[in-house]
Amino acid sequence: MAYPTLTLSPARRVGGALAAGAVVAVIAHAVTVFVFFVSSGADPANFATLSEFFQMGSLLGFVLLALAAALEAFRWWYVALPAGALAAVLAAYFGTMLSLVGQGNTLDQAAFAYLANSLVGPNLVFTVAAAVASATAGVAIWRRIAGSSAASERRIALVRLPASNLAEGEITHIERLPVNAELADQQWEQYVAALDAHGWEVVEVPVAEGHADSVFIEDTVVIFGTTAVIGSPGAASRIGETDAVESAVRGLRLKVSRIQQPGTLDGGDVLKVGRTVYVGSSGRTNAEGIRQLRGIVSPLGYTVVAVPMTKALHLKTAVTALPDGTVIGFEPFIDDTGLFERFLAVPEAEGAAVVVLDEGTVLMSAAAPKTAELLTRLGYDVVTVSIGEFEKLEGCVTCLSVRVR
Ligand SMILES: CN(C)C(=N)NCCC[C@H](N)C(=O)O
Repeated sequence: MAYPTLTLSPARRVGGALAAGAVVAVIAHAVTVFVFFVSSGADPANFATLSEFFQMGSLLGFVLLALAAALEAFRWWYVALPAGALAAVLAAYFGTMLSLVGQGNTLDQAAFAYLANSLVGPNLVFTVAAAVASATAGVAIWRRIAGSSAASERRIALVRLPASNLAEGEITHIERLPVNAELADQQWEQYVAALDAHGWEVVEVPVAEGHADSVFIEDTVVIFGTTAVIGSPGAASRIGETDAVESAVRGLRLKVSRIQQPGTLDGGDVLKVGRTVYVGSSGRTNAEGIRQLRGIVSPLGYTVVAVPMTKALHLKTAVTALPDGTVIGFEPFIDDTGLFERFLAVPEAEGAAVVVLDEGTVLMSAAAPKTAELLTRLGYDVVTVSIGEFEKLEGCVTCLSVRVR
């Protein structure tokens, strides 16, 4: 299956490329001049001459490195390293050639021999410095300017068609009720249509026949900008659900990290509010899973706040967040509301879950009319969908999709 690729705006591409190219070229130039300055006795009188000698190569290097970055060579260090080296070799060769011509030399055989030798002589330092700087500083700058924004520029939602054995899905805190598979399919289609109508590009992960709970795709992966963290299902029956989701997020060109056994983590236990990541310590997500998640997302600039969850299946069964970051939740399901910075109680269990469609619009279950009214009074456009067949399996509006943002 071909997945849509996350696009990068031209402004970010050009900005990221110019910044990465400039920084790598300046580092390579500075390192090269410094090496020759020191090895020639550190005489300050030589400094300007040395800098001038490498100047043309560094300028050309900037152009070629920026070009390589614009072609996305700086997304991964193992591509950036050879790309930086190649750009530096070409820049050094033609830069030195231009300098020779500028000094009035003719390009005879001796000049070409000199140019070739320079690549394994003085210009080798420049090449090595450019390659290393590309793989480190270049990649870091590119990711900061271009990489982290790629996911947010298109609103993609992953969904998964209900499996034919949906009715056999897990239940933990509620009584089993018969599920009408046909009605469930209709409700799922209406849910997908609501995402589509509000500008989300819906991407379907192939159905997982035999995996009754696979429609609750949210539990398999959590997205942090351009990084996808594949969960480690806390219910044995759900372990086979993650592979196809991993292929899908790889298809979207997201970086992938994984929670590994003995760690368990269900995406339904992860609520992102800005840079804060609330994680339910629930029957499905254990301490090791939380520890691993903290290890993955802390370097990305997120703070993980662990939340005891003993009264409901997942954290997001009990709480979700409005576009302004206010956490809303159904108090009887919550161990301690004091953990949330700004908390608003909602009057219905099904009203605890909202999907933020955009800054002014939320999607929620039609089974919570009082909450819908409350949120409308708070100035939000509220879109409701009937998802009763999924609620019989402890599902809610968030579980049925993964929003890539
Ligand atoms: C926020 N929620 C509730 C979720 N993300 N997932 C619901 C999964 C329900 C499924 N029957 C199960 O028990 O796994």
